[in-house]
Parts: sequence; C-alpha cells; structure tokens
Amino acid sequence: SSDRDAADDDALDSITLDELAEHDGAESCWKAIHGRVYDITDYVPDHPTEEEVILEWCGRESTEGWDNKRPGVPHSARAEAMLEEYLIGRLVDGDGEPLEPEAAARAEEGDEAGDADGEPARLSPAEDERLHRALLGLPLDGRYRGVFSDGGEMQVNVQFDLRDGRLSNISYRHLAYRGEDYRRLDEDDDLYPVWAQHQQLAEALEGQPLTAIFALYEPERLAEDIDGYSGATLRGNKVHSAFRDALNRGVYSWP
Ligand code: HEM
Repeated sequence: SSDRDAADDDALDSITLDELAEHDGAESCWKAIHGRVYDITDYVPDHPTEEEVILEWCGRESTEGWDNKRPGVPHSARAEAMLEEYLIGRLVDGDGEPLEPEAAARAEEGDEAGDADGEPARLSPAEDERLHRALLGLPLDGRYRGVFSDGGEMQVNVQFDLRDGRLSNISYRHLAYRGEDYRRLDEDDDLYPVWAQHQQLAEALEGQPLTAIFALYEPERLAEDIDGYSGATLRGNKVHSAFRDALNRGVYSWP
C-alpha cells in the first residue's frame, strides 16, 4: 500500500523483472504487486478460485490482476494482510531503481514484442509496414511466381523476389512456345538466341524497382540483337504478363 515507508523498501532484496520471470509456475510462483515482490508458491493451492486464475500471473507484474480480481473489484483488506506474509523483495529496474507497476508492465510487453523468445515482433498498427502496404494495395516483400498461358499452353512461368520494392533472383521456371522448351536448347540450336535474350531481360530487371517491368513492353530496351534475332521482336509482353500474374496471386512464400 502507499502508506508504507520508503526506508522499509530499501531494506528489501532487489529483484529484477528477469529474476521475477524465472518463477512463473506452480513449482515457484512469484508476483510483483505495487512495486513489491511476493513468493506465493505456498498460497496457490489455498486461493479460492481455480488455480489457473492465479497461476496465469506467476512470474509477472501482477498489479492489474490483484487490483481487479473481477473487473474493477480489488482484493479485500484481509487478502492484502495475507499477502504481506509472502513478501520477499522489491521490484527494481536494471539500475536498481524501484520499478513502478506501469513501467514494469510496459517493459514486459516490450520483451514479448522483441525476439528474446524467438517470437516474431508484434507491431502496432502504426508501425506495421506490411499491413500498410497490404491496405494500400502495394506489393509486399516476398517471393512471387506467375504464369502467362495462351492457347492452352503455359509459355512463361517466372519467379522473383521483392525486397523493399526491388526485384531480385528473377528466374524462369518455364519458358516454352509451341512445345519447344527454351530452357533445354543447346547453344548451337537455331532458337538459342531467343533463350539468351530472355535471360537478358531477367538480368536487366535484376535489382530494379518493380516499375521496371513496364520496360518489357519495349524489349529492345533490355535485350540485344543476337544472330539476326532482334530484341524488338521478343515477346516481352508475355513476360510482363507473367510478372503481373505473380503480383495478382500475391506472395508465394515469405522472406
Ligand atoms: C494477481 C492475480 C490474482 C488474481 C487474478 C486473483 C483473482 C481472484 C478471484 C477471481 C477471486 C474470487 C472472486 C472474489 O472473491 O470476488 C479472488 C479471491 C481472493 N484472492 Fe485472489 N487473485 C490473485 C492473487 C491473489 C493473491 C496473491 C492472494 C493472496 C496472497 C489472493 C488472495 C485472495 C483472497 C484472500 C480472496 C478472497 C476474497 C478477498 O479477500 O478479496 N489473491 N482472487
């Protein structure tokens, strides 16, 4: 309670949130309440509720639970007197300064949001860029796959990664026309230059912002003429279409 002596508290053992957090179960249950730490392990079986109600708070800043045994209803003066039997210390921050309930609860939440336990950070709606991009219809970072099909034949299947809105790892999982698999052509094959030009398209887009895919409408900007095959006659629009299909499908796998 607030009428206790600061000098009393100075005499108590200093306990940090990390130490508190180690006693988070029935075998050892510590709770921080109004700046003081209690070892209530022995009391848990006597508490007049199902054990889960009280075990849930072990190892944590528990002022909120204590002040609201039911919403808005604090524990009785009798309960408060009992609590003092289990007093073992005072809650402090890393500098040994007293840690107030609100600050302690915030620090605990910060811990949960961090990756201390290998859990992904939980971002607030104001911080979550992934959410913002999704709501604005902007593509998310991740791996994408998309196809262009025509006449019952899959002609292009492209895979790429988006990182900060830039293209990388662009590859053709499939590239064919009229039954000819371009990826299997030998270097001395007549059609090989067309495969080489498609690779040039991919290389030219590598590292570029996503908007660079519109250059595929004018493939001569991205691919050279090879052995009489003009870059201008490449079907860049099919590749463009496969990119757009990938974006419509959404992220294939997360980074
Ligand atoms: C911090 C987490 C805790 C929660 C969520 C919690 C919750 C509850 C609930 C739901 C009840 C029964 C409902 C009612 O009496 O109105 C209750 C009663 C009670 N609890 Fe807790 N409790 C907690 C911690 C403790 C601790 C640490 C003690 C004592 C060391 C304690 C002592 C009592 C006592 C004596 C009662 C009987 C009613 C009263 O005197 O207020 N509780 N508690």
